[in-house]
Amino acid sequence: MSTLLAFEDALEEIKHSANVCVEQQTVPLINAVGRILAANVIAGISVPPHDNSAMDGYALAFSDWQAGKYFSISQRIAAGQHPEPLLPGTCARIFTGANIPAGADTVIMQENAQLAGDKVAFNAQPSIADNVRPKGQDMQVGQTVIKAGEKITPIHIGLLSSLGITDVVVYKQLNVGILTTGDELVPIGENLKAGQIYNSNGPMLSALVTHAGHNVSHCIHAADTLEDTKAALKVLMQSCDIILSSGGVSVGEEDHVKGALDKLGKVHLWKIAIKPGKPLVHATLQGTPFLGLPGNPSSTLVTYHWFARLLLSICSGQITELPQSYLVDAGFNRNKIIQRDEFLRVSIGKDGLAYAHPQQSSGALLAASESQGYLHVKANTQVEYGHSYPFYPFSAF
Ligand SMILES: Nc1nc2c(c(=O)[nH]1)N[C@H]1C(S)=C(S)[C@@H](COP(=O)(O)OP(=O)(O)OC[C@H]3O[C@@H](n4cnc5c(N)ncnc54)[C@H](O)[C@@H]3O)O[C@H]1N2
Ligand code: MOO
Repeated sequence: MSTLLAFEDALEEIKHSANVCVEQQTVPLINAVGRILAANVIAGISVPPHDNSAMDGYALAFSDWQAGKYFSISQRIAAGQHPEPLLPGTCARIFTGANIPAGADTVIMQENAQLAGDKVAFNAQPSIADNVRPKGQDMQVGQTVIKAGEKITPIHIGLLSSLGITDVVVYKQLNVGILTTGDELVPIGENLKAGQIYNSNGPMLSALVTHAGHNVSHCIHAADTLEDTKAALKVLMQSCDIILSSGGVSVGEEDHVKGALDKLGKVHLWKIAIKPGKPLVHATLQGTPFLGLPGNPSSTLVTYHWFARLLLSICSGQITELPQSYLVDAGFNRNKIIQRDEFLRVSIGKDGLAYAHPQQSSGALLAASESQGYLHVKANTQVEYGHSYPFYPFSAF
């Protein structure tokens, strides 16, 4: 057990070894959602570009206001029009979004106006600058509005559109190669024979990678031989930015991924003190980053969430934070102690307590699908009812 690397040390190792491994490209803004920004965006204009009215009402100079005074309405300003300077001592009829005329500094909403013929009075005292949205209230010219490394969201698309930006510089999508291993595996769509199971990790990894915004460029399945595993890795290392594999990383003589890596590249890390997911392997194949995830489906899921997500994210140019946890009290006791950090699949009850799914086998995936996240139980620790532990909702990954 002493040869296993601690969970936090493994995260640090992977984080520090990873670099951006994709080039930059310019794409139309409208196609940019989900892409990683490669350069800071600086506002080229102020938003709004002019002081404008937040209400339908009347614009006037605050210093002209007096209770009971009737103002002439000297102009009418709709949104999109360029107003004339306000005639001294008058007010302007104004609408939401219209520019404030020079000489006015305050807008009184029409509900607080008393119209009499072609004049208007304002009996309630306004405050200066009431209902005026000043130039640059949202964004100032020269301001950095989105930083390089941020993933472009629909909100960013709105923000950049309000700056008039048509194209953005982003990182090219990461081309991810996925390798599955195991002679017992059959692709979905075929009939199972005795001893066979369906290849579920291939489609799951593909979906996880795509969902994270990367491109799955190759999916290869290798037979349980060193030759086949090496041949598959050679194809992937020549054609992909990064490689993920599932299975074949443990110690049996049917496990060939680790052996192939020793022959073709450099192994940085093998075996971590976590459950599920112990035999994770991290390597570089002539410059191509490689992460070998254990084959048990929940081990694949946990190691993808913690390690592959991090590696893919850094390699794709994204500013990468570790997932956010929340302290949650356990609603159960567990006396079992193991020398690995455990990621129990749990749900949060209506009482706010975390409840472990009864099935915690690393071979079982339904438990994860029926759970809401992971409860992180540190190595050599019991779970005690009412004690708090970090909870990571699946949505944090
Ligand atoms: N003697 C030891 N045996 C094992 C150890 C150990 O330390 N000593 N570690 C165990 C642990 S922990 C894990 S985790 C597994 C990981 O093994 P591998 O990564 O080598 O995975 P495989 O042996 O290839 O497969 C494990 C399991 O998962 C199923 N599998 C594999 N790929 C897929 C797939 N694409 N879709 C669905 N299911 C898959 C496979 O059929 C096996 O049942 O090793 C333990 N053994
Ligand atoms: O570390 Mo393994 O994933 O428990 O079966």
